[in-house]
Amino acid sequence: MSGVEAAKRLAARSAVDAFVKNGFKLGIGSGSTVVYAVERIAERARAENLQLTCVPSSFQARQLIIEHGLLLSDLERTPELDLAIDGADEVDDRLTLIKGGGGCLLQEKIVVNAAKDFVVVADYRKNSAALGQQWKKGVPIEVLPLAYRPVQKEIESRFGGVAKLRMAKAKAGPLVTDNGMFIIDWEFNEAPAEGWTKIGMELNNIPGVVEHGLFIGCAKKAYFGNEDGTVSER
Ligand SMILES: O=C[C@H](O)[C@H](O)[C@H](O)COP(=O)(O)O
Repeated sequence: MSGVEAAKRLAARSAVDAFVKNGFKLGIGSGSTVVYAVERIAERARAENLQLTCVPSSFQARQLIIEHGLLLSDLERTPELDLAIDGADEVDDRLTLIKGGGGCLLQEKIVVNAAKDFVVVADYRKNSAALGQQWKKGVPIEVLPLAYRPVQKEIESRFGGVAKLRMAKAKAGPLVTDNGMFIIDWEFNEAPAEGWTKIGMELNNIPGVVEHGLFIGCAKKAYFGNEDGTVSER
């Protein structure tokens, strides 16, 4: 296992061991780090006979829950969650996150909002003082396909930087999210000195924007796996 993978695994296992309790209703995030969290949740559920209910925040999360034999639910049957566990592309010193690098952010934000607590699991590359220092691919913004061009133009003229339509990797044309939307990656010039709240609200107010990948004021704690085998907590 590479250093980065070992770091992801370490962070995920530490968070699950610290936060997951019997009877919990869990929100399951997306990405490569969450894979290790679900692995550990399933391990503990078997070993400790934990009764857990899991609500996915993406197609991938749903598959992970099923593959690991965990009890699958949804927000209709389980609208209130005890804990959400998810990865991040970058975490700043105020626990503001960029998410959506893997194309998942809308359902993740809904699931996080339904949870009493939200814990982030990540490797050392995501640990940052200010957004943009480590993650160079911008803020992912999920948009209604017909609106992508005016949204791109409005973001660039109001906030500066470059707003790029994310293209699919093994298909001609744009990436399509689990929700049938496009993603615009907004490569901003610099992190706003006053924080991200205002920009987050303004992005949400642009017609055609479904949701953005700035997660502000919702994470309770972040676990970062380090290269030397230790875990940093924020
Ligand atoms: O779109 C994907 C999600 O927001 C992920 O949680 C985020 O990209 C982090 O993923 P990973 O754990 O693979 O770095």
